Amino acid sequence: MYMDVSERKRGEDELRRFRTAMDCTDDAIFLVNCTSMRFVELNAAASRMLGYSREELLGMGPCDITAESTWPEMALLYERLMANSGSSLSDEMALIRKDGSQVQVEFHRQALASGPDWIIVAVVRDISERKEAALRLQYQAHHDGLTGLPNRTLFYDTLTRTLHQATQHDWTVAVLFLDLDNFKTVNDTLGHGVGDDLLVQFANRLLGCVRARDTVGRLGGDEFGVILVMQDELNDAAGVAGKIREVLRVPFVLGQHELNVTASIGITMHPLDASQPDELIKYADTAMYRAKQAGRDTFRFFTAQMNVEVLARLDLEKALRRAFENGEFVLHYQPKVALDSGCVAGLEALLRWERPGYGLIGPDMFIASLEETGLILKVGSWVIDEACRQIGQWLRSPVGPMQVSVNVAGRQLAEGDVDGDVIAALERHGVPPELLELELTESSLMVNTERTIKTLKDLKWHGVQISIDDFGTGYSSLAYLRRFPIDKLKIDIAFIREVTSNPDDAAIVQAILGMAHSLKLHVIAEGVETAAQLAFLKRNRCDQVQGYFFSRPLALPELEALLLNARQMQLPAPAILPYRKTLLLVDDDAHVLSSLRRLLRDDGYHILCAGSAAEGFDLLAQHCVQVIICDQRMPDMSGTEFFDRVKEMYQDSFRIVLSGYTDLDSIMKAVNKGAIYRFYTKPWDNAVLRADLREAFRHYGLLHNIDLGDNHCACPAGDRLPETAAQLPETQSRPA
Ligand SMILES: Nc1nc2c(ncn2[C@@H]2O[C@@H]3COP(=O)(O)O[C@H]4[C@@H](O)[C@H](n5cnc6c(=O)[nH]c(N)nc65)O[C@@H]4COP(=O)(O)O[C@H]3[C@H]2O)c(=O)[nH]1
Repeated sequence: MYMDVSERKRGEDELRRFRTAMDCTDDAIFLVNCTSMRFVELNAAASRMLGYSREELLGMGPCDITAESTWPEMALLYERLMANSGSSLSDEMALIRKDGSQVQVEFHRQALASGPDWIIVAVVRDISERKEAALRLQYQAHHDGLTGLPNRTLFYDTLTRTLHQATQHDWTVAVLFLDLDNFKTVNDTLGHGVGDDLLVQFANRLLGCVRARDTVGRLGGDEFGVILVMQDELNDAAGVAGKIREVLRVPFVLGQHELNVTASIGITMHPLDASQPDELIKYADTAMYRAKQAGRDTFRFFTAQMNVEVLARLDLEKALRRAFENGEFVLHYQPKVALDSGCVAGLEALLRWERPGYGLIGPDMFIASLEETGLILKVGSWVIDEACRQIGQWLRSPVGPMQVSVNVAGRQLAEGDVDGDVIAALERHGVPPELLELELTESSLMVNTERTIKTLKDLKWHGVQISIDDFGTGYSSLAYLRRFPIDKLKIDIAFIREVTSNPDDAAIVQAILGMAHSLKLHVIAEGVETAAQLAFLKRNRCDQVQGYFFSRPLALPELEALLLNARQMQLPAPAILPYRKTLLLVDDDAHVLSSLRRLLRDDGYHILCAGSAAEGFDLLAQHCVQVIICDQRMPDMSGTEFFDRVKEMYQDSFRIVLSGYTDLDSIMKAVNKGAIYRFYTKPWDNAVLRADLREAFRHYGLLHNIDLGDNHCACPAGDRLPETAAQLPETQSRPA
């Protein structure tokens, strides 16, 4: 088909007129071909708005100038427009300019049929200014014009949102209400300009006291609010209040004036004090008034109990600072005893505070405070120096060389100069390094590992001994601890307390001993109070023990008397020598014990009697017992419960229960679990009991391939205490 010349000319004229019309408007106009999704026409305003030339844009499509719609989304939108063959409602969107910047636009689209094709006409208007103005208005409605902080409305909204999140995540939120002390006087005497300047500077200092996630707002006049989202409740809120008071210590420079300004602070806690935002703000305001009444320049919690706790803590911190300056700290020393010889192998230096008016205070009352305040750095250095001074003094006295261990806190390792302190103290007091041992807790090795390894390697290189304190409580594996140059492990007191009666603790202690020895580490157990614990540890080849059984921590005069008189501690005599058939009777009824004793006295057994399960465990730890008879009904623990534990710890023992018929159920369960070898209901048949006992001892002897004669020593040569089940030959399976 051919178009005549005049027809073509008319078409070109129309197009020119159309373009000229398009170029006359300030709005950008784009024509998009729906099939190719490309721009087929656009006006000069479109080029101006996006910074592309007309030619560049004609090579592009609508998806190239926005990040908000993908091709399929845009195609779907156009299809809808074509189906309605109509126009879209106006919409807003951000377009991307050639230089990457964005322009906020409002646009209107219309679909037009053009022969077989469809064209979308998009009229686009730049609304950046309108948007900015709206944002400005929004900002002004929610922010304080002077300080730029959230105003009361936004503070309230933020608090509402924070409380909602806090409830979902179980967080604690604190609201601080601050009021500048004597602000009115500043305003009245120096004028409002200075007052405003002060508020701006104060707001900036406040912002410096909180984390990014916290909120600071101006609630009006000289009143400010802070929202804190917290982990360590009391301390966090009091800490921030303290920090605010601290930053206010620096005078404010206001023109030619220098002003000292303080603030009174009230604190409420969610969920403790209230759960609604208005209540929290109101209560914090009330608490702030209490702070004013208490003399200003202070803070108060809304809850009385919190005030008591926090103020007591602050008092303690103040007193500790003075204590250090006044030299109120002293060291006491607790002996460590070598289990092979009974000799005092060393001492642990333990900090004490001679607090005027309070007497001698133990470290549990103040070590945490020293750590929190950072005072531990100074006190810790002093402990190292004092211990070295003492070692040096003993070295040059009749006491002679004595190894002393000192505790080193995690914060000392992370922030202090432990190696510098130690090396200086050793030199200053002429102490050989091997006489000093450092005790570090497992948890302190978990932080700042690289620095800690370097410090410890340095100290180790000098010859200082390193020991891990409270071992077993920190969940670290020995493999992890091997990264550190360790000489010794100290088993935590928690595992020692019930080591003779709790099979789990016994197993843990045995495992630690086994593993440590295979890694050539020495092991010391702390908190040893009884002969039974001692016997257990000695039998399991623990190297040293420390605890009240031998000595409490002692002040210098008592300690020196002990060291000068005898360095040898009295180890308990081995329980039975020679080793023989040993029978343990456990019953809380003394008559039953004595009648059994009478019945069996001519049968050649070494008979031990326990009035309770606890006594039974103690005797088992100290003797090699082959057969145990236990009453089922005892006040502290039933016979079956007792035997459940005994089975775990002394698997090779023969266990017999005496019971009434009513207990049969639980006894049958115990028999089925293998905790009991035999049971007798009361009254038992004497002849049967005696025959069974003879059989039990004979069976035991056969199982272990030993002749249990009445006077025969069956212990391995050289071992004074009987062996544990763990050390007996593999053949000794449960006899039942
Ligand atoms: N129930 C019981 N307790 C026993 C027995 N034998 C010893 N103890 C106590 O157990 C604690 C052993 O010290 P620790 O585990 O290092 O635990 C120490 C240590 O972690 C810390 N500490 C003490 N002095 C210092 C120090 O100079 N610096 C640092 N950072 N911490 C220290 O304070 C903790 C407590 O020290 P103390 O109160 O002196 O308590 C000492 C000691 O008196 C016993 O048979 N039974």
